Amino acid sequence: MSSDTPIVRLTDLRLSRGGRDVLRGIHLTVPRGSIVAVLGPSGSGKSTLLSALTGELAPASGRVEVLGRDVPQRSRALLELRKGLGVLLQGNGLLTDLTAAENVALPLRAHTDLPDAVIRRLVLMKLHAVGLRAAADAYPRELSGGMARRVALARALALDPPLMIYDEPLTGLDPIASGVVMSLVRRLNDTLGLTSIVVTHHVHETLPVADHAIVIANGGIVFSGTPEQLEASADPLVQQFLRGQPDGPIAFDAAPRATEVA
Ligand SMILES: Nc1ncnc2c1ncn2[C@@H]1O[C@H](COP(=O)(O)OP(=O)(O)OP(=O)(O)O)[C@@H](O)[C@H]1O
Repeated sequence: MSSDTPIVRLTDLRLSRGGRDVLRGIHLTVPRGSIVAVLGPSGSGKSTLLSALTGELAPASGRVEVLGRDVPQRSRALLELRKGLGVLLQGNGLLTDLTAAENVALPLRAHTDLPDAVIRRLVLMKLHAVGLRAAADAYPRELSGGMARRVALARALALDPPLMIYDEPLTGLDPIASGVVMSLVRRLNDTLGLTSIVVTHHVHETLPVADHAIVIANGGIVFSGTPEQLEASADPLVQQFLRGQPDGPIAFDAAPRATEVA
């Protein structure tokens, strides 16, 4: 992958769930080194878009390229691609009977043959990167919500992925912890040379650290630009979303899930 190949490129993408189109006509290019915020009201299709990036959901039509190649549908090739993705899912997903260090070691144990001493050193480096080296031997129940989220972040970084994907990284965190997590996202992005995609409805906490923002609503991308352009946008749809107004051009009567297929 050459250095100007975008880390993610979506071309005329259509995604369906339960036999219904959730998103269509999606075009997006994520340049290397950037932080892109994917914003939108609940049920607009943000998680659906992420599932296409991680290969969980095949496109109904169009193209999904991640790390310079089409997202494969065969499980072996997909597994290989996923090693290059650091994914922080909603909630922390930490195993409660393992310490912070043991949680961070999990991907290293699963995907490498490194000796224990090397794994321990790498784990301490990752915990140091999120400011939690001193909490290595603590159990998740001994950590605050914000600290636990940072341990999960260290685990997502364990294999040095070039692309980080955050799905609602601020859910359940107070404003101070949210600020800490978002500035960490920016710092890690810049110091480790990552590219980050942050899916969230926490607009005001996320925009200050983002280089680019897209807003998804009504089945497509209704805004794409810098955070400054977003805040200055006079588009009634964008305005409704930014102000969290229930009435306006964004439909809140989306059809309920017909069938659970996930
Ligand atoms: N497994 C599924 N089967 C059928 N429909 C689904 C499935 N998952 C999601 N949907 C539908 O797809 C649409 C988009 O859902 P999605 O979870 O991607 O939205 P979201 O923007 O991530 O929402 P939230 O912010 O609430 O997480 C919704 O209408 C939802 O009901």
